[in-house]
Amino acid sequence: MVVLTKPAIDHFPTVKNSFKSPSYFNDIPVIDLSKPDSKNLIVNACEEFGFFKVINHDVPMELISKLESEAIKFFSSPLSEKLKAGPADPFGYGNKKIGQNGDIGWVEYILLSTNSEFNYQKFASVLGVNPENIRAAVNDYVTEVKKMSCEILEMLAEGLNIHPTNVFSKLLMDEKSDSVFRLNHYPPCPDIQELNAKNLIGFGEHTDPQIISVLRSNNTSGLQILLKNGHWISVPSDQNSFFIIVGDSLQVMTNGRFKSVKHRVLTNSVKSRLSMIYFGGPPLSEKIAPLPSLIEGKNSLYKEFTWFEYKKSAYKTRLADNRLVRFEKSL
Ligand SMILES: C=C1C[C@]23C[C@@]1(O)CC[C@H]2[C@@]12CC[C@H](O)[C@@](C)(C(=O)O1)[C@H]2[C@@H]3C(=O)O
Ligand SMILES: O=C(O)CCC(=O)C(=O)O
Ligand SMILES: [Fe+2]
Repeated sequence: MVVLTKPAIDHFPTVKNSFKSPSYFNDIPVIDLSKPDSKNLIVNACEEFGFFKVINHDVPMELISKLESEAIKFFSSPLSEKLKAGPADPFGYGNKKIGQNGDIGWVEYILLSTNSEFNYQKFASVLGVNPENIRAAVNDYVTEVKKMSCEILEMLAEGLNIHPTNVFSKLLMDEKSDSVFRLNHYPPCPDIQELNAKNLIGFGEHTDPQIISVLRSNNTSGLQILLKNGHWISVPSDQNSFFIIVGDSLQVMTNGRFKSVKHRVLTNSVKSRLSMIYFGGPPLSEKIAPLPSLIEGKNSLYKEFTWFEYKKSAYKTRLADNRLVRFEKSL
């Protein structure tokens, strides 16, 4: 008897290809950071999409390329070596397993806490280089991206007429800010044709729990966002720009005026995708609640909670779960 072995991709989640919708969406808001009058556009983008693209930023390309090349070096090393930097619990090297609650995707990644020493030594043994190389590349990149995030959050506060305008940015600037940095590598999946008009999921649909996420990828597309009308749209890749994602905590602080956008990544059959994401979060002890000036005459939609409480609860959920529902007020 001939026993056919099932291809590994059979075990991975897929989505149906939709041939009806256009493959790329060209109406994603683009914010030119060199223009001082962008604040109202940022507010509109956060209200309509919870997502926008940033151009003319001041993050030096040299820092991005340096980190990208360190990441490529790491992901190109043998699996047995990479596994030494794992498992992701939640920090470390992870392969196909996302989080601790049974989610999987066609992705390998490194997850780091940006404000602790963490185990750069582990990575160094894999890279065979001085631990300072990767540590410096991550630190330099995160410092610049955090600066840009704060600039954006201050413009956003101004656009919302909130005073002082550092109400959001001070949370990221706090030395105890609980921020995370992630490098995702989505290897191409040549067997994808076997899936019959289906796409393999690299990173399943979810919202990001923090305040703001800043995503940069190489020129391989795959990122999709969910529009208010329920349609998934593909975001054309742009390696010279950043994509900003509204997180759950910003949704709460704006009393639901901004929505944390659902997003996911689909695998490419030919090209690999490399993304780097900074997730800007508040200190663990910070109380998260709607800002009084954004409640004004309306009901507060959320109970007050600390970031520690939210994170603890979020990390017990599956990727696609609505993590905020537990914190909504019953009106
Ligand atoms: C399934 C999970 C992975 C995740 C923790 C969680 O339990 C639910 C939120 C997930 C998420 C999504 C955004 C970021 O990539 C992330 C690091 C985060 O803060 O929340 C991941 C978590 C993870 O991969 O550990
Ligand atoms: O890799 C990407 O492009 C997006 C991944 C993502 O959404 C995440 O890591 O939270
Ligand atoms: Fe995400």
